[in-house]
Amino acid sequence: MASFKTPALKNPSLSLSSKPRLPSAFSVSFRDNLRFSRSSSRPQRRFLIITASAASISSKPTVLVAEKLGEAGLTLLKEFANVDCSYSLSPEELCTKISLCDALIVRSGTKVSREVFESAGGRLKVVGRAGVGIDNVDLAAATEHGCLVVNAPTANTVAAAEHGIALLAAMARNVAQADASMKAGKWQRNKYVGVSLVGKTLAVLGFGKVGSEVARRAKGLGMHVIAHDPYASADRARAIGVELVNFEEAISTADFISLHMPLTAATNKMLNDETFAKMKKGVRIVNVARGGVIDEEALVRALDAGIVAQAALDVFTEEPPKQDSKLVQHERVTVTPHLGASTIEAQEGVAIEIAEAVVGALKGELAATAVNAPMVPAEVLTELKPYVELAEKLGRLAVQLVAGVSGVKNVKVSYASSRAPDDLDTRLLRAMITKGLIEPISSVYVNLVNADYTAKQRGLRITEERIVIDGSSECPLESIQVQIANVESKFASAISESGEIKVEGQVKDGIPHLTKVGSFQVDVSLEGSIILCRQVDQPGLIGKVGSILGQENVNVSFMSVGRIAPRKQAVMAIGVDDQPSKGSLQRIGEVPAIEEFVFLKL
Ligand SMILES: NC(=O)c1ccc[n+]([C@@H]2O[C@H](COP(=O)([O-])OP(=O)(O)OC[C@H]3O[C@@H](n4cnc5c(N)ncnc54)[C@H](O)[C@@H]3O)[C@@H](O)[C@H]2O)c1
Ligand SMILES: O=C(O)[C@H](O)COP(=O)(O)O
Repeated sequence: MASFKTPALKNPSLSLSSKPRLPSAFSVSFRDNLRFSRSSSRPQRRFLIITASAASISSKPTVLVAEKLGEAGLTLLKEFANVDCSYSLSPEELCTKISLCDALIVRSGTKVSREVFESAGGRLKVVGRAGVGIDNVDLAAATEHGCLVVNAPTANTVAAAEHGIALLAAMARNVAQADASMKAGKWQRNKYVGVSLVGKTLAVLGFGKVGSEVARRAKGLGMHVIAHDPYASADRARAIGVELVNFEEAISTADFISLHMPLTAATNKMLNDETFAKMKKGVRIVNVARGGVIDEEALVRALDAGIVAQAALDVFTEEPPKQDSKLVQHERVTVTPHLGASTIEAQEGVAIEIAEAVVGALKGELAATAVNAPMVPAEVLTELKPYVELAEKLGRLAVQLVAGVSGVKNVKVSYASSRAPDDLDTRLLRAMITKGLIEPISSVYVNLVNADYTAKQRGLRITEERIVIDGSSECPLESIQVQIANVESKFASAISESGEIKVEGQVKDGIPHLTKVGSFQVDVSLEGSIILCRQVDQPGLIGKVGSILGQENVNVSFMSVGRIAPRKQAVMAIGVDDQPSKGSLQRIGEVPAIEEFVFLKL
């Protein structure tokens, strides 16, 4: 294989979600000058031109901040985007505004419903939840619309835990009730005798970030702490002196129960008539998680029946709850208006955390706090970055080689790596191959978020194979190969011996390279665009093609020839920085030794 390289090119930046959604990102036109038949021994000439439509990219994205956000976060956002702070929008007003926004930031008070995504007309790229709970965002609708949802999972943990402890102590000592009584002019020392915390059993349900911080603090108050969490590690619990128990044991032995799980279909109304009946008589309940995890009517019944002695609630099924809510008005219930995350420190932290995540996502960076896209640790992301780019470009190339692209149904991806099969997370790579495969042939905007969903919708089946090779496991991958089965090709030489379109690539010095087309080895960096020619290997051909491109001032970045044997069939891969005119491509096609060629836009 002969190859030579022209001066260095810049490495195109990784862009997963920053590409503005255009009505049609690519217009694809196929031009045949002669028909190609796979059964014929000598493929006839044919070429393909793919042109990019002009992208109207507005200079600054618009971020709609729909609920109060800390100043530090707003400052960060304003450095990058036009920021529209419109609080207390009605659902209709939100739907009207959203089509003008690239990002939306909310707290728990805004429902980001399916209608919001549908009203966005494809412009909304990211929803930032300035906090933890994402139960107010329709994640399925976000995913279907290719909209990334990010949250701020860590900055309010301590605030929520402190509020949980504040409610626990206030409830046990009737602080709120006694305060109200004094303000009403009374002095009722006997009425407000409380209970002690020390030595009592606290069951923490949901031993995640907030739950474990509550547990740690409760231990400091001298409580015996048990926890139930089907997904928590016993070692982590043991490290802070907490015993993990099953749900039944937790609720039946606790003097106090503190709730810290997310609201999901499985946790909805987890505390109900049946579970209250299993609790110790006189149990006290704290909820700073989500109102929906308690059946509120059942709680009123349990309070009235004396099963639950007291409750302290920061969150409610409906927020704000109705003014005449029996629960809120109950004498033995202490309430706060969803204040768990509301400290000055937490709100500044959350604002910064979410602003950074939203700006990063708008720039097309991979989001570490994405909740509807593959979560890949930051160090893995850094390592995979050039392979992510390679994956997308191989997908893009492979699909452009297909004749009659609607027939693409079965794609096989092979990853050759010296690492153990479970030591390589390929979800990100698969998503990017899907993006590469789908975007050039449809108006659908594909990103990491909706790649799997979109592939499924289109009936595209992507199977993955790991090939373990010998060698150093320092680099995660040796090569990626994309094969499309049961299709014909615009470029016959791209069909492998086994009958699939096959392209293979590697990362060299951090830059993705195309290294194989069909059965031919090539070596061309995947930058700019590529012309693939099949010819009979002979002297002077490179010069002829180079001079046609040169006459039009098209810069050749890379050229390589892979051949079966000297002066036999060869495939020449030419990397070009600029798009040659149709006339130049036609002249290349007319060079007598060239049997077929294709122009591929990356
Ligand atoms: N009141 C507030 O202002 C406030 C502030 C922060 C967080 N929150 C809420 O607190 C909750 C916890 O937040 P976090 O940051 O600790 O989240 P987290 O994801 O770190 O922890 C949640 C834990 O719940 C566990 N869990 C899931 N299903 C469970 C089940 N059926 N039974 C028991 N445990 C289960 C998970 O395994 C996880 O460990 C969330 O609902 C969040 O929205 C409220
Ligand atoms: O899930 C959360 O982060 C808390 O419930 C805080 O919600 P908020 O941002 O509406 O205060």
